[in-house]
Amino acid sequence: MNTIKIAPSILSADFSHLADEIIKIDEAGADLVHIDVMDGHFVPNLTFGPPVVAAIRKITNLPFDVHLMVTNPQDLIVPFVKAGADIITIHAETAPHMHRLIQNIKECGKRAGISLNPSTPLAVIEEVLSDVDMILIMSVNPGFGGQKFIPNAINKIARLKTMIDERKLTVDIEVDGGINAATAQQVIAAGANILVAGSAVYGAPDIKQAIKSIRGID
Ligand SMILES: O=C(CO)[C@H](O)[C@H](O)COP(=O)(O)O
Ligand SMILES: [Fe+2]
Repeated sequence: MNTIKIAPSILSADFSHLADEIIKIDEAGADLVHIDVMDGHFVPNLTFGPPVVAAIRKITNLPFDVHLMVTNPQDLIVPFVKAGADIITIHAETAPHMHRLIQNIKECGKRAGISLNPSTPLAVIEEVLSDVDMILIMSVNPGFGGQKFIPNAINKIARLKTMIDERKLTVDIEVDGGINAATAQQVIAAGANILVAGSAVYGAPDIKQAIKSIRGID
């Protein structure tokens, strides 16, 4: 059975038709909606806040996978939960009290993820691996869509998969940045099971076909 989940990133959607763009990925077989929240501080770009997420919550029943690229994630957990997030991922680089924030997310009844920049070692999540639902491995430096995949992510995913399996844990491995049909097969082979794709989905002439190709079923 193919258990790979595809999370199209609406960062690459046409914002002037955001509702239609979300309906498109829903009808095309997406498993999650990936929402990139950028604060213009942790990353050099500004995107969506809770009011936008609350508005699009009415458009689809797909789970919302909220990727917080913000300097003070502790201030935004509850607002994004209230707006309709299902998974909240914070960056390890922004969270000295990572364990507390993971508990805060879980106390809200939501799934908790930790993301690592390409230059951040896996060692920083060792002590919280049994507490999280998901680790998000960045395969580009966060901030923009349409960047080139950084190949070191493949080995990093494989090492993370070994850590998870050795501890007999059930933790999703998500990968984000530069994912297309070709890089998808490499990260799936390494152990990733949730694939974020922005430009490879929204830039494709046939979104349904693009999602299938990334999933690896044709
Ligand atoms: O978190 C992100 C950037 O910081 C985006 O989710 C990511 O870049 C997706 O876009 P693409 O698939 O075009 O690389
Ligand atoms: Fe993202």
